[in-house]
Amino acid sequence: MEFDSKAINRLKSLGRHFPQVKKEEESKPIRVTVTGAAGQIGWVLCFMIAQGRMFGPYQKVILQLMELPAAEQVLQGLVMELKDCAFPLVADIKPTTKIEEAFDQSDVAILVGAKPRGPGMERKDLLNENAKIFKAQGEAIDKYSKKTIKVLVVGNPANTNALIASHYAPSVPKKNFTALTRLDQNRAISQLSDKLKTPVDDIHNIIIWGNHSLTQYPDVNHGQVSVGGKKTSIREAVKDDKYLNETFIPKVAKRGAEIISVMKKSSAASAANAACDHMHDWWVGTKQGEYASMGIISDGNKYGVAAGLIYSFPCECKNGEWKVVEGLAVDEFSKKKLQETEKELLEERKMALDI
Ligand SMILES: NC(=O)c1ccc[n+]([C@@H]2O[C@H](COP(=O)([O-])OP(=O)(O)OC[C@H]3O[C@@H](n4cnc5c(N)ncnc54)[C@H](O)[C@@H]3O)[C@@H](O)[C@H]2O)c1
Ligand SMILES: O=C(O)C[C@H](O)C(=O)O
Repeated sequence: MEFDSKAINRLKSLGRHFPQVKKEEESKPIRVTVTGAAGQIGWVLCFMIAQGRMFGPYQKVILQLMELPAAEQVLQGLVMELKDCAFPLVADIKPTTKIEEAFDQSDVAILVGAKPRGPGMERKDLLNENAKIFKAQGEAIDKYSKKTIKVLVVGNPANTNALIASHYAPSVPKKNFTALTRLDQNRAISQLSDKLKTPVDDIHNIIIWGNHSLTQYPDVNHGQVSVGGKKTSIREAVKDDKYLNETFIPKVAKRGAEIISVMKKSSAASAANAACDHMHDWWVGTKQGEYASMGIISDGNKYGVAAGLIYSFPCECKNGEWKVVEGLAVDEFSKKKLQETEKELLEERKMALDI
């Protein structure tokens, strides 16, 4: 068995874990679709994938990059730049404006292409315009992609768009459709790291429940911080419940809007980074004992959440499959929060059905 420890160490130094894998096992390229590739998130994301940030240091990729005809020239420029990087992991690049080519035999699809919100909007205000994109892409996945495809929806409102795509791809298991809430988890960790003056990788198991929206619930009750090799609960370490309940939660939930008000456009690099984290953990596996927040299909048997919603739960991943972490205690405050975000997702589902 041959390992390339240099490649693994390089990626480990970026704070990611990559189990040692046999080189030959990962030598066959996988087909990765990125929609909206020439947009602000898509652009950054393509370089991250090409560098191995999503699938690890050996996994070769065929990038199937989709754009609207209006962005075809920018897409052409993106391909030129990707080529000029001479990335060893990129086996081929297929730019296209045709949906059947974009989703042809895809192993993975990152659905970014959608309209972003502007100042003063909520993400669900985008449903009217974006729902049709995810209907068409769900149908294309059903028709052209592998049945084992792993789908990550980034375009907002991400949870409900994932539900729409899945609905229109009945031949693909519902567990294969997920939505991005990892950006919220990363934001939460970063806030706590600032508060505790602790490195981010000393903070563990912060959970995002529910919708990628204002009603999301960033939950610290199962989180810990490692200090000198000893794990302490976040509440004990912060010693300020008022801050945790009244400042931290809205700070995380409103971070997207805060970025928009400062930059006049929505987050891009941090969203691409979170998409890599999400798919990386799903593909490679979560670290032992670490939770990853993922918007996944609710089966109606976990934490009282209605069946059939794409709801963010704490997950552990192994062998390419996610599993909801079960048995976590939910106090009255948390229960209310879980229900509030569930209610919004039920409303969004109704809006989507009406559309
Ligand atoms: N879930 C999250 O955490 C998260 C974070 C940030 C942004 N977002 C969302 O991601 C989406 C993209 O954001 P952005 O900043 O990259 O926007 P952007 O406008 O910069 O890029 C979107 C790109 O998608 C393309 N596009 C639109 N419809 C398409 C279609 N049907 N097929 C293929 N391409 C299509 C556009 O031509 C454009 O290039 C938005 O909906 C935004 O709200 C989600
Ligand atoms: O806030 C937005 O509209 C973009 C994205 O969902 C974010 O959280 O940054």
